[in-house]
Amino acid sequence: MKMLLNGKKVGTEGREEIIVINPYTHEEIDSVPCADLNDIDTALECAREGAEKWGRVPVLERVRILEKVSSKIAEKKKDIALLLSKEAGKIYTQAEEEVDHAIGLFKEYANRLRYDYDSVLPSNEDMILVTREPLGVVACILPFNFPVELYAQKVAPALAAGNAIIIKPSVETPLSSIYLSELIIECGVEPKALQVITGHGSVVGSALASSDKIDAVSMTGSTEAGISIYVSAAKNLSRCFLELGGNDPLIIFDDVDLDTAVTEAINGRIVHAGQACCSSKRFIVQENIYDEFAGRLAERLKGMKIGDPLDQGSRIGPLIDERAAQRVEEIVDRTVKAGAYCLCGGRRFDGNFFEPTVLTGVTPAMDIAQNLEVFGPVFPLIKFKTEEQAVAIADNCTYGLSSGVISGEIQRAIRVARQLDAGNCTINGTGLYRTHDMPFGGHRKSGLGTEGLYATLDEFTKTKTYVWKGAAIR
Ligand SMILES: NC(=O)c1ccc[n+]([C@@H]2O[C@H](COP(=O)([O-])OP(=O)(O)OC[C@H]3O[C@@H](n4cnc5c(N)ncnc54)[C@H](O)[C@@H]3O)[C@@H](O)[C@H]2O)c1
Ligand SMILES: O=C[C@H](O)CS(=O)(=O)O
Repeated sequence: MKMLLNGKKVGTEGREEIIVINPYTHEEIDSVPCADLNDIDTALECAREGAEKWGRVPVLERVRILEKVSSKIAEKKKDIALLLSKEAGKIYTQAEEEVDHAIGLFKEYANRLRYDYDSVLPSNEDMILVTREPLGVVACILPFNFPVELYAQKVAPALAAGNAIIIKPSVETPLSSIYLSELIIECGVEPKALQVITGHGSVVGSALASSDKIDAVSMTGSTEAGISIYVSAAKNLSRCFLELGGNDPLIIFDDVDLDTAVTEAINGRIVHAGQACCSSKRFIVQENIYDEFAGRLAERLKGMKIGDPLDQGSRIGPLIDERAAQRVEEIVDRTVKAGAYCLCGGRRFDGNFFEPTVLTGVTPAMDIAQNLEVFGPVFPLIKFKTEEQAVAIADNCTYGLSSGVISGEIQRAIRVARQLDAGNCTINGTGLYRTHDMPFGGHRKSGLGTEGLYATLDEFTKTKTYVWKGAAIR
């Protein structure tokens, strides 16, 4: 596919080519060009023009176009889900759910915009009117794992707010971003206000983040890349919204229904083969049920079908590439060498598949129990005795994305939830829980700012206050 630059489709023509591989079949499905610095300059120049044009489109016309986008995505749902499943190796039903999020988000931001009123402040003499204006140009930098939903989480509010956007998808999953952007332009968005620039983060992402022609960067990805972006953006005081990594705890007390707890743990961990930001990644289990919980969890995981993402029976697909699976393998091996026991799984196969793995005997001192995010279907089980210990283990982490507490005693669950330093806490369930309107965003090194209907439209606009002297309506 070609990138979308300056209202045109631009192919490789002399540029380096990035091959997009289907993680399941290992076949080449397409390629995209690797943008060079001239391309980035062009994109930035015409984004300013795009911002002028799109920012002047009346609000109700933007609402109409966003509604049309939602319907168009719904019409193409199966095509988008198939493309996503192929480029990300994502289980097809999960890919469809992701497209549903995009359909919902465009519609809901259209609605939100329609009813997002300016305000008049109380004054005895004057009229003081507070309005919201677009920021200008927003760079949206996307990760590989949820490229459709996270595209919509950024692009829908950025367009609703009247901004021009430059999208930088990940090198692994750029196709769905291009496909969606073509659809959106067909629906009437000014082409210079919606460009997709493909290429590596270290070149394209970093050039966008450090440009003084950008007004804001909204990035989802690893904490390491997020910090680098934040440093670059700070030089121009560009706004920065960062949705970053996590090592989310799920605390399970001994007074729970074990089967329910096992189901929550599985559902919270294996989505997209364990490659979800807010999936539970540390399972902190009370000592009385520890062995029984581990045994039942391992039994359930052993029966799970791993394989073709397009096969209806598959629950777990491949990891994004071999390097990602090797990294999971190295971490599991290292944790076992450090004293943990591999109760099930532990094996990489066919290059980039990894078996669902339960590690028992994981101690709070191990890096997997603290700041090491594992992006794969791995369940490290850490034992605790008292409520205080559980909280201390959970909070001994530099991340703070999401969290979960499962307990039969609701007051205890609430008490624990209040102490966990994380952007979200699910009581009686896994932290992998996100609705469109809840503010989603991490504490500490898991990010800056919050995403969702509740917050993003405000984040992607700036206030302007008009004072009309002597015009108070009495
Ligand atoms: N908090 C959230 O909502 C959320 C959601 C999804 C993924 N994530 C996190 O993302 C990570 C996995 O995704 P990934 O491997 O694609 O992340 P990544 O950080 O490698 O890449 C994310 C994006 O940033 C770009 N990038 C990388 N280095 C950059 C730099 N120096 N300057 C500018 N851009 C740069 C990449 O090209 C890519 O487009 C995990 O840590 C996961 O937890 C967080
Ligand atoms: O990867 C992180 C998130 O779990 C994906 S999403 O924000 O829920 O789509």
